[in-house]
Amino acid sequence: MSTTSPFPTGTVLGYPRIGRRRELKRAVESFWKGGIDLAELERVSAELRAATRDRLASLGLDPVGSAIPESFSYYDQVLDAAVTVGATPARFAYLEDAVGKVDLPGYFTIARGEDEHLPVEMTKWFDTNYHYSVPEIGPETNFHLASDRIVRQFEEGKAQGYLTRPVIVGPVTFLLLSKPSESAPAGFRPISRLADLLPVYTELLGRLKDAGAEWVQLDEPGLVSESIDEERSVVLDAAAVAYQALGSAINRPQLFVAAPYAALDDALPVLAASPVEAIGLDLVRGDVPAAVPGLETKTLVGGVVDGHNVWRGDLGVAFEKLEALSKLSPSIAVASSTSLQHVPHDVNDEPNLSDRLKSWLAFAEQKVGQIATLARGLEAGRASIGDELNASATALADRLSAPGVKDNTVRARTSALTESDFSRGDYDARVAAQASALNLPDLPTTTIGSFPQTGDIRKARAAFVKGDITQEQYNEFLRDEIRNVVDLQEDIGLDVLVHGEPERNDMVQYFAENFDGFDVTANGWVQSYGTRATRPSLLWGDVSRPAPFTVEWSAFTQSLTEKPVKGMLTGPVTILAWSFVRDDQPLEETANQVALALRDEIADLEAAGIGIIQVDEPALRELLPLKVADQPEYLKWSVDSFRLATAGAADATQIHTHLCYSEFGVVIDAIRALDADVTSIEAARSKMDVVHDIKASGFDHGIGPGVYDIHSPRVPSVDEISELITTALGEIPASQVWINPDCGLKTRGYDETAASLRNILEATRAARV
Ligand SMILES: CN1c2c(nc(N)[nH]c2=O)NC[C@@H]1CNc1ccc(C(=O)N[C@@H](CCC(=O)N[C@@H](CCC(=O)N[C@@H](CCC(=O)O)C(=O)O)C(=O)O)C(=O)O)cc1
Ligand SMILES: N[C@@H](CCS)C(=O)O
Ligand SMILES: [Zn+2]
Repeated sequence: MSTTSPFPTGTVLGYPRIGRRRELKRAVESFWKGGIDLAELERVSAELRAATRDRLASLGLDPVGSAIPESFSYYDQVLDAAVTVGATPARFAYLEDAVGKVDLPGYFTIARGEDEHLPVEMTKWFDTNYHYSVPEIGPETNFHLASDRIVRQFEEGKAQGYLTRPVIVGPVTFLLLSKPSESAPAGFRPISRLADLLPVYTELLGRLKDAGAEWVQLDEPGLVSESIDEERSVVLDAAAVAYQALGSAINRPQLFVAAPYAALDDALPVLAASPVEAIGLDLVRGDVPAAVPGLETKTLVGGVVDGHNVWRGDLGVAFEKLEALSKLSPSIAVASSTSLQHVPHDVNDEPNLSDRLKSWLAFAEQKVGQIATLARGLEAGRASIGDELNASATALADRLSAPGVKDNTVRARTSALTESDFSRGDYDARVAAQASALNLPDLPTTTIGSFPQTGDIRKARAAFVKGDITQEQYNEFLRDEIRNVVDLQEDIGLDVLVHGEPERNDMVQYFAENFDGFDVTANGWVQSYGTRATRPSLLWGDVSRPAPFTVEWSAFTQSLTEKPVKGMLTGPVTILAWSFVRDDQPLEETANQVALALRDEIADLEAAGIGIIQVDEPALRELLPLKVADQPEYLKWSVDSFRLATAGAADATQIHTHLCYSEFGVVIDAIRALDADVTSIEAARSKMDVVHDIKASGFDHGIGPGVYDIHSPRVPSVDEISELITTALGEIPASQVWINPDCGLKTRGYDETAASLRNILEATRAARV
């Protein structure tokens, strides 16, 4: 290995790849629908990559010093790694060509499924709202270098005049995030295939070296997480083996191992003792570590600019962390703490935000600017960036003292809370009161809340936002939608009806728009999975609810039917998880403020005659800290905030909650502690695995394990649903069981939705007799 070019002084671990106006989403979805061909998709994508390189260089990253990350993905970075190393699940083997390569259409097919071939599973990426495609690895997986896309994209940058730094998920994290393939024997662990995978990474490194790459970034967040289902000693051994092997390759670029999302802790000595040249530390989530042998020989890349949140932060504190880091090694650099894929592009692209709020914020572009500033400070000394440090301190002071950041009425309410505010009445008394109020059949059927968000709904909302239709026209449109959704549910025979959520652009943003203390963005899109994105709201001040906002819709819906209508709210933890939350006070305080705002809405729903209210908490598991020591405190405040939101409800009001998008076994006790009367939970996709955990935990409240995987357009057959119901009833007493889909239906079409719900009802009726 002859390359000795230094690591760039300032860099980012990754950059948003969806485009400032979601150009990638539009191109990919158009390709899927046959609107554009592959060549056009490749052209649009290459244009996006070129624009990103140009932009990063113009914002101050070294164009030829490996500072610009090559972090584009058509869909997901973990799926990219899977197709690069030839880890095609066996059911998709038909997509491979003679040399085992999967083309771009095949890559999308693995992500999305086709006919009877189910897509690979999707799950949360560490403690973020990003979802990755889960690789499936077994003894049969034939690792080989199956794609040179990463090399071609590096060469594309070179042709444009940039020497970039290719980024790929590292081999240890790749295997830790994989699940055993369908044919793997019981007890098989994907990490056991490390020795077979490493030669493929070595070959790829050789190809990148030959193409001229000087540095390559291997992302290893798997090393920081203690929430991974693998013994810590196995993880550490794997890191030692992997980086000894890759570091010993004769023909390779220099290796930068990035460890975002938390501290490396006991994995740091392992990397320090390995032959890698640079180590990326998350110094937002973790502290500057103590010295360990070997660290002084590495470039230490201080992730001091938060890649996971949008606050401008304190540049002076960031610089102090870099100064502390410089005591550990003569070679240090500055970076974002994580990839910037979790934040929107540009604060200056937000016409509706006040200049004052904007001055407190840094989106991806501003963060790159901050990194360029800190890099200059590292090179020329603190005094050289004195003006920028002062400006940052001024903005921070302004933020702390601005009106709305502290609201005495809200604070008086949270500080007066007592234990009784967090508890409902006795469960048995609630069951009796609800039974007589609701008179539901055995195995009651319901849905999770949303019905398809059709193009027409989105168009009507866009027209309303633009001012092309009036509020009253928009409301009438929504009432029509609700009438149709009620008719459909009655026709199908569901027992507890919903209004379908047509008025909501997003289950969190809609709440942010109706609460004080938040602002929302116009263009702040962040990728959630594949081509789907959300605009996380900005929670900057004390939160309260000026007026009821869901009551009108729920009450209107109830006026259309004799059946009970379920009011629909998003819970405090999920509102926090899917927003950018102020970082100037403990999350617990903010969660309680949101909970009280929801508690007010619940009281108003009850007063309007709504007898069932669902408070969704799909993100309860997502926010679970990656470090075991931090988990009990989180579980306490998160559960408490849900209880605070719901504990004002009368005994006869049935409180539901809903969880999805994660593995829930590890938080099952917390779910129980929510004390909801009924909990619907994603289960169909994992064939009811979760019911074993539910049974083992002694869960004795109502439970609706999902019987319809709403992630797929497939209509489940009556037999399939009956089988899932039988499995659930084999573990849980029938008196506790509800029948419902895995999650909301907003991403589905009406045809498949209606057909699936009819099958659910048929299977339920058969199970009732
Ligand atoms: C349940 N999930 C959610 C998560 N996070 C959230 N904040 N919200 C969630 O619901 N995390 C976990 C999961 C992730 N799942 C999803 C599922 C689906 C989407 C999705 O479909 N996103 C849409 C955008 C949704 C939205 O905000 N829509 C707005 C704006 C619509 C729009 O794009 N308008 C057009 C014009 C309209 C037209 O003519 O069609 C425009 O602006 O150009 C709305 O409905 O008003 C997506 O397209 O990606 C995300 C996460
Ligand atoms: N009520 C929401 C929950 C999604 S997690 C919905 O049905 O879409
Ligand atoms: Zn859900």
